[in-house]
Amino acid sequence: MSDAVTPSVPRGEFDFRHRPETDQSFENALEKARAGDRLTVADGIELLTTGTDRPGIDRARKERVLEAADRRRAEVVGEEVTFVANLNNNVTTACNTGCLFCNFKDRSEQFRTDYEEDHGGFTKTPTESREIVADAVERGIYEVTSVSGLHPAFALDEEHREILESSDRGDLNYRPPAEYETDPGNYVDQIEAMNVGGVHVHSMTPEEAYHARRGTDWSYEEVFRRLKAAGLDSVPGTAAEILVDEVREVICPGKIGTDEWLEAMEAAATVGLDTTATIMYGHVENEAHRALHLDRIRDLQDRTGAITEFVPLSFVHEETPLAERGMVSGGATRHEDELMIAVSRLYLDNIEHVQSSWVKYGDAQGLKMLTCGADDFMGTILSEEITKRAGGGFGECRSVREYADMIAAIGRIPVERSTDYEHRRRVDPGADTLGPELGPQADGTPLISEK
Ligand SMILES: C[S@@+](CC[C@H](N)C(=O)[O-])C[C@H]1O[C@@H](n2cnc3c(N)ncnc32)[C@H](O)[C@@H]1O
Ligand SMILES: Nc1c(NC[C@H](O)[C@H](O)[C@H](O)CO)[nH]c(=O)[nH]c1=O
Ligand SMILES: N[C@@H](Cc1ccc(O)cc1)C(=O)O
Ligand code: SF4
Repeated sequence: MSDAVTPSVPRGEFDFRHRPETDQSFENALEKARAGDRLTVADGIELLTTGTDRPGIDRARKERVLEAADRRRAEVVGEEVTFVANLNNNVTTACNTGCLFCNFKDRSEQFRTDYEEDHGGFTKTPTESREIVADAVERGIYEVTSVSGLHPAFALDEEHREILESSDRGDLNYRPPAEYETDPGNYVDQIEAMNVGGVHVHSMTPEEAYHARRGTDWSYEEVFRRLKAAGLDSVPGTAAEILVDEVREVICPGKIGTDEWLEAMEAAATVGLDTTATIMYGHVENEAHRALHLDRIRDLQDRTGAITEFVPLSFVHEETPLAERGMVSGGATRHEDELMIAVSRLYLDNIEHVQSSWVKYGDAQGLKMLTCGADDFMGTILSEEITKRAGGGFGECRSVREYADMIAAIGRIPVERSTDYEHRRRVDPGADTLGPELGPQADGTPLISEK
């Protein structure tokens, strides 16, 4: 996170059709934002760039955008800052999709029984997943978030496995579990395994759902229906990256396209699952792409009403192929991060919560984001691999005590929430001991021992 006013992304080196150019003026766009009018893509671009009439970010203008967003946040959700007691349980790092921003993945050949060298990745069996989740539920978590690599041995369920086994198509990215040192089981097995002790299971991104129906004519609705029956409660809207295909072609050519991502999210909503939505920004894209992305998310929410929160994920560049290949020289600057949060709040007039991710911004900047339009401060997560493996250094866990102290320090009200924000509990920063209370087995005991 640099402090420069000029973005560190080598804008202009990519021959994109969408450019941050508009007929709108910054002042006009800001006026509309302040009045609560629905913004257009051109308005979004003006706000994200602090005006296309001048180069770089104008600090005074930026402050006015942040102020408008902070005011909107206060009107929509008030002074409470929420967080969830949750655990991240990533099942496997095996993935051959090859996204250029990702260093979480390990090539799946290395996981085969005949591979000798150590690869540093992991796969958990359903039994192992269950033990990890059960232990965290006992410690008081409300939710388990589980996102994983697209392991070739993964099938949705036994019926799907039979289809994959009997197919002679060579393009299905499938190999039988027997070829691997560790069998991750089926998606349904993993969800059933993690559905322990009444915990909320948040899993199966649109990209994972795509993998769970490869080689079949099943709809996304069918896939999510089966997963829901196995215990899935809500769907993470990651794999969104930038929902503009000319950007996806550069950073994740192996991933599903924008329309298919939207189709999967809509299907999850149709079968009654809540979702989140994300943007991963600060790599090769420009402000026009960011604004188009927000527009697509807002349309999706108009159709579904199922999105509980929007999460801007600032690209962590250090250890990624994009950086190694010299395609980017850094991530978003601090000013871009703040504007991304603020314009998300102003643009997404139909999504109540905007999350500040301490994994991406760290504590100090994460708190600052709570005055730029964000109102949710993520979760305890207890374990983190995706950002860490990309070179991020903000750690793996925050305790209820740390949350209470940090949120109180900026004069706001700490609130433990459920995944869907329906259950909420104000946390008293003055209490002697602080632990989660909303989880099915939570009794206020600290998640991690307090000094
Ligand atoms: C690692 S994937 C795991 C789930 C699944 N394989 C998928 O792609 O949906 C989850 C998300 O992590 C985010 N991510 C991965 N690498 C990142 C990085 N270097 N910086 C920021 N976010 C990253 C991306 O938004 C990605 O969609
Ligand atoms: N649960 C949330 C996370 N968890 C961390 C992620 O699994 C991941 O490591 C990374 O964020 C992927 O880019 N992160 C959030 O930002 N928000 C959450 O709610
Ligand atoms: N809670 C958000 C954020 C998140 C981001 C990245 C993840 O890998 C997981 C979760 C979601 O579920 O979408
Ligand atoms: S982002 Fe997901 S699909 Fe892409 S390489 Fe990483 S783990 Fe695989």
